[in-house]
Amino acid sequence: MADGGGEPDQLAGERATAQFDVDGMKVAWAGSRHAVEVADRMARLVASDPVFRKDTRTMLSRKELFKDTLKKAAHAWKRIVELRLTEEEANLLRLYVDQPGYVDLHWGMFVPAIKGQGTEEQQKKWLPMAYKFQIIGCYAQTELGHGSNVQGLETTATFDPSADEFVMHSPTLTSSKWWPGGLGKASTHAVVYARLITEGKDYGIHGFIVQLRSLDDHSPLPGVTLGDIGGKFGSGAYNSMDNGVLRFDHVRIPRDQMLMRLSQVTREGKYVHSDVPKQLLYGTMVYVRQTIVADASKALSRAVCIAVRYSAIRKQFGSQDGGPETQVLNYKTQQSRLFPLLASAYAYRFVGQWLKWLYTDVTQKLEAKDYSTLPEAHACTAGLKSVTTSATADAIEECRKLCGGHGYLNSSGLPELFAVYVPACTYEGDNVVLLLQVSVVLHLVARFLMKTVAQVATGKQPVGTIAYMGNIQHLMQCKSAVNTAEDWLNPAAIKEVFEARALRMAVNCAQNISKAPSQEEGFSELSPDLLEAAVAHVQLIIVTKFIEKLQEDIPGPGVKEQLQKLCSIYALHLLHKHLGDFLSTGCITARQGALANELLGKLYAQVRPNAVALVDAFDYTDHYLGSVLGRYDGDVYPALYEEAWKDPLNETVVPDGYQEHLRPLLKQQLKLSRL
Ligand SMILES: CCCCCCCCCCCCCC(=O)SCCNC(=O)CCNC(=O)[C@H](O)C(C)(C)COP(=O)(O)OP(=O)(O)OC[C@H]1O[C@@H](n2cnc3c(N)ncnc32)[C@H](O)[C@@H]1OP(=O)(O)O
Ligand SMILES: Cc1cc2nc3c(=O)[nH]c(=O)nc-3n(C[C@H](O)[C@H](O)[C@H](O)COP(=O)(O)OP(=O)(O)OC[C@H]3O[C@@H](n4cnc5c(N)ncnc54)[C@H](O)[C@@H]3O)c2cc1C
Repeated sequence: MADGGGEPDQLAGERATAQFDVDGMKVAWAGSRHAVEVADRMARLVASDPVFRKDTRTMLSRKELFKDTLKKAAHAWKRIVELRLTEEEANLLRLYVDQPGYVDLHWGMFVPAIKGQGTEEQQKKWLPMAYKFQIIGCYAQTELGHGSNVQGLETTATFDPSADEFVMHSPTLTSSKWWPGGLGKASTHAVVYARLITEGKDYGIHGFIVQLRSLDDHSPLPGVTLGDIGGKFGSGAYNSMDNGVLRFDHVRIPRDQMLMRLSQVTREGKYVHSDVPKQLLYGTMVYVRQTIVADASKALSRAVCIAVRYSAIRKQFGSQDGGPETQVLNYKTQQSRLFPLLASAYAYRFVGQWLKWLYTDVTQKLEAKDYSTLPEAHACTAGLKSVTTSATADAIEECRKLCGGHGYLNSSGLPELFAVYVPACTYEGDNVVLLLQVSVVLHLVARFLMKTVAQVATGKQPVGTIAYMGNIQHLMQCKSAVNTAEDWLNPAAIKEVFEARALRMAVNCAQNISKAPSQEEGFSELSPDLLEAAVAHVQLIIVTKFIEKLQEDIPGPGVKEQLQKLCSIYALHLLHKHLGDFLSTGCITARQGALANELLGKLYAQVRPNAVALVDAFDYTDHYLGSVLGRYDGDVYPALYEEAWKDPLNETVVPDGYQEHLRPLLKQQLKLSRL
């Protein structure tokens, strides 16, 4: 059916114009042929199972939605066990179920916290139970009064040597644990972060495994108050998650439930710190921030896939003498808004793959007691988490607008995607806090840059992602040699200006801070500038990792060529957007800025015939996309029409409430008009 301008075979036509091998691109996107195969198999398994249907999710009440989430989680687990899925397969299956729930925190934070901060003995005791779901765990760090400032948490764990126990207590209202996912209704256990007090001394924040609910009837244990913190932004969306509140009234736990890899409390109550750096307390957050960067590319690519396919179907204006109207994807404005987002999805995918490698490398080094790369892992995960999630949240909203009015319908999938995604800018570290840490809660990435500038001055060479700063002599005074628009296709030209911009912004901050009465005041006063310098540094990392990816062997006809175009678009759209930075730091001239923009226009035209195939390479099922606008077959209008009738409001022709509220009103108006 193709009434009213919607032509399903339009997408087949679009696919026919692709100038590259889509299967090859799928491999580049997924990371390997094996990854494509497993993802494809798991996505289809979920899509074909009626229990995992999600098309009416936004119409459920909170209670129905939560019960539906419990059902899906239990069914997913059943399938994982029945089919003996590997860890990789199980993770993908959960991903494609696509409904936030307690399992995310169980696998994503509870288990990693025990792995990272528990001793071998503790791991042996707790992990097998967690792996078999004999216990369900969450990560209870944030409190009503403090989230960003972890050192400010108030919950106490006071050691009582007479009983060999810790006493967990919530001394104030603001010390109530508040937000942990899975805590409200599902978890039986939590890793709780609390101030360790022994021999009358406060040793700061430590992790403890605490049982919260009975394993027999799920009721809260004595002294434990538990509940859900209430409805959240959007319909459906993150309301499937039971973010919870927890209070302790002198709850006792055995001493060996303190996570003791970093430090221990002896039977006598002596506090002993091991040689492991105390920052490893934050290790679970580093792990999750790394996964959040990978998730940014997933969320962004979903939104872009919907917007690109729909833009190829949607037609407006341009018809003369009854001829066909123009696909909105052909409008240059649509392309200049959409194609940088398409390029960003690929950029985040590749930087996410690199960050996973970095995290694995750091973890291996930590196991060998080499802690030297921990600051690099912290800075990269914090900075990339911040920049990619902020840009992705903005991009999903932009994709909604790119789909016009229909993008605002729940059936487009975009409102729910936005509502689920947007807290990523806040959880696992507020994005501003992660970029800026001043004095008490220090501005991390920026300070990392500042420290490096100081080191360069004293001759110590920076390494890793800040190695470019060692090239300070050149980067402080180089001028871009770009002379034609096509010169911007040279990755070296791009890299040089991004490096110079990031370094000059960091140095400017350093110089201005040194003029302040104290370093602390300088950091505080200049924190908005430090934030921008940190963003410039992180964008450089993303651009660099994309360029490095292109130096690899990328098989498949035309695949590398397309990625080269997307890499140029990613970098040049940033250059265009942040032109002020590049001009004010003297890295480029206004003419070179204009040449970059000229090239962008040409690149958009080259991407246009490949756009639909480039989003097909994400290999998403219609189930996972959850969008009538993004359907693979492009049969948008019948689907939109059909979907509307599923709304509970359409269950009756005359609405509930007519008799009480509409009829009397109408009758009264009728009487009044007769007066
Ligand atoms: C499959 C898996 C799926 C997973 C899906 C999950 C679902 C997701 C669902 C959503 C789930 C949401 C779940 C949730 O939301 S869980 C709750 C998440 N909460 C946060 O993220 C809180 C954010 N705050 C902080 O991280 C800290 O308080 C900061 C960093 C701000 C300050 O900190 P602090 O007050 O201590 O002050 P300091 O700055 O003096 O720092 C002292 C030193 O420590 C170093 N340092 C700091 N941090 C780290 C670090 N991380 N690794 C290594 N090192 C680190 C730092 O460089 C400094 O080093 P040096 O300069 O002295 O050398
Ligand atoms: C959906 C969701 C799920 C969550 N899940 C969990 C969970 O499972 N477990 C858990 O423990 N926690 C969880 N959290 C809590 C989350 O980690 C915190 O909300 C987050 O770390 C931000 O802290 P905050 O709420 O204290 O924000 P605040 O720090 O109060 O932020 C408020 C404002 O102050 C600004 N600000 C704060 N400090 C500074 C500073 N030093 N300089 C400049 N600006 C500053 C911020 O940028 C922000 O604009 C979750 C939160 C959400 C929304």
